[in-house]
Amino acid sequence: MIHFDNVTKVYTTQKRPALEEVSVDVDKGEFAFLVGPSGSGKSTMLRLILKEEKPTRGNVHIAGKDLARLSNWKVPHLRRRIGCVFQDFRLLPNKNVFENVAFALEVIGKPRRFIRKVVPEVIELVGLEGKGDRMPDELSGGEQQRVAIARAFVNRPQILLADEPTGNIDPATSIGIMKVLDRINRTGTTVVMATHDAAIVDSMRKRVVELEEGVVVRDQTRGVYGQAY
Ligand SMILES: Nc1ncnc2c1ncn2[C@@H]1O[C@H](COP(=O)(O)OP(=O)(O)OP(=O)(O)O)[C@@H](O)[C@H]1O
Repeated sequence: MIHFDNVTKVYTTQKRPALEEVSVDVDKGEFAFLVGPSGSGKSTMLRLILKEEKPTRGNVHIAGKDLARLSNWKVPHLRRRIGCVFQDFRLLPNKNVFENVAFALEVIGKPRRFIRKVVPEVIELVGLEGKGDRMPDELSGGEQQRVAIARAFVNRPQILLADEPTGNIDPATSIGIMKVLDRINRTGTTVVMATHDAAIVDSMRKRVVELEEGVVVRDQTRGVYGQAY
C-alpha cells in the first residue's frame, strides 16, 4: 500500500538529508508506528506519502501508483484516499460535530442523503453518539480528536495518517483514541502513526519503524518504543 524505495529527501535550505535511503513497505491493512527523536524525519515521510513534498532521490508508490508519475491534477484524488489526523485536531470552530464531519463529504460533492446516512455511523464508530450537535469548544481534547478522526475516516480512505494524535491528550484519554484507531485499522484501513508516545507504542505491540537522523535504524513487527534488546 505504501512503498518507499531508497528514498532520500534533502530540503533545499538544509545540508543534511531529512531522509536518507529509506526503504519501507507498509501492506494493506497494516498498523505501523513511526518513532524517532524530533527532527528524525517522521513528518517528512508523511508529507511524501501525501505528495506535499517530492523525494530528491528514490520513489514513493501509494496503492500501486508511482507518485513521481502522478500528474498534479490527480493529487487531490490521491489525498482523498488518505485521511489525516494531527496533534492539534484542526476542527472548524463554528461548526458542530456533525457539520465538521459532514464538511469532509460536502467538499467532495457527496449527496445530502448520503451524508445524513454515513455521518451518524462514523460519529458512533468513534464513540461520540449523541454529541453530534456539540460545538468543538464544548468537547474535551479527547473528544475533539475523536471528531477529527471521524472526519478523516468518513470518506473511507485506504490509508489513515496520524501525526502525534495523542500529543495534546492525557494518557488515560489517549488509550481511548488508540482504541478508535485500532477499530479503524480493523476495517482494513492501513494506519501509519508518527509518535513520541512510548507508553502507547509499548501497549499496542504493532509494527515499529524507527528513524534516526533520517535513517531507518529499526523495523520490528511487534515492537516497543525503545530498543527491545
Ligand atoms: N519544510 C522544510 N524545510 C526545510 N527543512 C525541513 C522542512 N521540514 C523539515 N525539515 C528538516 O528536516 C528534518 C526532518 O524533519 P521532520 O519534521 O520530518 O522530523 P520529525 O521526525 O517529524 O520531527 P518532530 O517529531 O519534531 O515532528 C529536520 O532536520 C527538519 O529541520
